[in-house]
Amino acid sequence: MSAMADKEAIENARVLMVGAGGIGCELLKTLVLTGFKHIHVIDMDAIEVSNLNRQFLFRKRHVGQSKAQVAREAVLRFRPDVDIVAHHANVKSPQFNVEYFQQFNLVLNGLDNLDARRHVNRLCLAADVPLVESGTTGYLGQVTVHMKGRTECYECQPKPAPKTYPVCTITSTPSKPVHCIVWAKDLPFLKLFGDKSLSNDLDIRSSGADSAAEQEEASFFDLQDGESSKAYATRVFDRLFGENIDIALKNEGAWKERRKPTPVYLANIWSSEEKYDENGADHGYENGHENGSANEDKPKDVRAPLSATALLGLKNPQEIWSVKDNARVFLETVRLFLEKRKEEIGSLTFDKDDQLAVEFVTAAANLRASSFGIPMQTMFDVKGIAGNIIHAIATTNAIIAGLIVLEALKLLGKDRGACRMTYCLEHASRKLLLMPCEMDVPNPKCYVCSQTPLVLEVNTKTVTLRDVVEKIARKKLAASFPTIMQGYNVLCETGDDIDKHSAAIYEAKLDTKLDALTPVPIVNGVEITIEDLQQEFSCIVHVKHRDEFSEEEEADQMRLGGLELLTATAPVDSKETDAAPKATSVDVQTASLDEDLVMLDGQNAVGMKRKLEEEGQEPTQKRLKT
Ligand SMILES: Nc1ncnc2c1ncn2[C@@H]1O[C@H](COP(=O)(O)OP(=O)(O)OP(=O)(O)O)[C@@H](O)[C@H]1O
Ligand SMILES: [Zn+2]
Repeated sequence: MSAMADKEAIENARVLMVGAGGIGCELLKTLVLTGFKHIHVIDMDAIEVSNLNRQFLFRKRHVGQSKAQVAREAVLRFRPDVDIVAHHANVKSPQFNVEYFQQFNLVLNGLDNLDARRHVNRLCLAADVPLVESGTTGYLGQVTVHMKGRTECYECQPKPAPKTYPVCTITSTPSKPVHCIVWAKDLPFLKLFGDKSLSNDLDIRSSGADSAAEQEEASFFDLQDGESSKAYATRVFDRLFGENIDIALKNEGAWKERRKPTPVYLANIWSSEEKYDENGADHGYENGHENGSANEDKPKDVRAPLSATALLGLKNPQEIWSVKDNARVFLETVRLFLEKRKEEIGSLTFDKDDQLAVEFVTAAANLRASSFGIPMQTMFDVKGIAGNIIHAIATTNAIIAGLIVLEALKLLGKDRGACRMTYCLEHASRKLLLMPCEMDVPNPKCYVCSQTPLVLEVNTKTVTLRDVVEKIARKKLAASFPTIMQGYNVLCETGDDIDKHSAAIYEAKLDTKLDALTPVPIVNGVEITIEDLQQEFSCIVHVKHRDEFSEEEEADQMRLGGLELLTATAPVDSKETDAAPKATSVDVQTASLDEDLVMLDGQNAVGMKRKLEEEGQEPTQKRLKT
């Protein structure tokens, strides 16, 4: 214990805790019980019913309120003398800049996504504040410690890519339930209820190349003037599961080696006597739900959610529905979205906690599955696969929170060398469930903490500045507000504080091809700098023109990697690229601790932390220390 901080150091320490969810609630409690007295908490979310089983600082009456604020109030009830500042905000917002981070002795993360973790990593590096990072997945968990210049940063090792599937598997040749679930979530759900102006990789193949067909496809999913929701649902149903399959069947070559799908039209599902009874469902709706007496006395947020399955009497989420029931659920969910959640249409994205969305995706995925002869799934399973859920375990969160505090005590104490990264395992290995490992030194090839340049192979004749901003600066390099420079020329700057005049100038350049940019065209051999001022992140990128790309990279016509790309010649075999741009990302149940990891294509993956599950849960590549 000699390496640990003493009472005074703990009481004087200023700590920032990011995330007040599963780990965060445990962490805040353990921090104050350990004696910490000055804590800032940042969380952008409101409390949901589904959080209550493990986020024990929250109660049913808090549903809908800020997690950060309620967590603060809950803790103050048993430790009133602690100074806690709660921020109901995104940690990426500009108020949390380097100066803000500099006021803390420690930053402790209890986050659930890569994007926010990368952002905090950069601010901790810029502010030179140690970061304790954490994550859990079911029984598995890990805590790592990051000290600028001394240990690797959070981004020193490329992260495993999310499981992805080729676009054509999703749009044309599904063979597994997960392909149908991804299709339902990324295609019909977004076309019907999402932002139609957003382009989607899946559109390319589904609507064919010519723009007239694309136009027709886009407007097909609009509700026509005077069209009833029932008529709309029926029209969309036949298009998605009937006509589109018939069109696909015309491409006979595609089915030589594969089982042909069978179109599903509503007319084939019910016989003429047995038409879909929309009134039956309506009746149930009025009596049992939103307007019904069962919910009348309850506060708004604890009411039963709007649900097609409840109306249709499909009570068991672990039961596989018949094709007919899937059709009824599909029609009913569309009707309910149109009639009861009209104001959200056009802006919805899939959310696993949205009951109606899960019902829609289950029905659409199963109808597609039945067409392709793929086993249908229960709503429970679809929710898990579509929402990337490995059920959280409160005990793992509590153990991880305890380990975070232990590392915090070491960081505040005299001997920072005593810090460890620790894995929490499901099954004991060498009689240990907690596996401490020595931390690695910074990776000299890390473009974040070692500022190693990167190489962008790109077709400078076809790729626009906007592509570079969105797909490279934001998506791959995790810049929240990217600036792109060539020498002293600012090509593009983003952020809330840009004046209108400059913003208009940058906007006008965004759709220009790289080789036509002024004053300096971005062509082979040019060097650009990608920066994020808030993160104090800056990265030099060598541009290397290439005309041809592997099949996987063809859609983006870009590939970002390390300096080794400068000497590489031929397009790299698609199998070697981990973050295939033309694939659609999929949430799978085998996700690693980070739910949405990405890895730079071609970046040196030596020493990469492999997923625990892939390793039989033994971090064998690490030097063990107890
Ligand atoms: N950019 C961000 N800024 C602030 N808070 C964030 C950010 N990203 C994630 N968080 C917070 O991190 C917490 C992570 O907690 P947790 O993993 O338990 O997720 P959850 O959303 O509470 O639960 P679940 O995902 O299982 O429904 C959440 O409360 C979330 O709001
Ligand atoms: Zn690094």
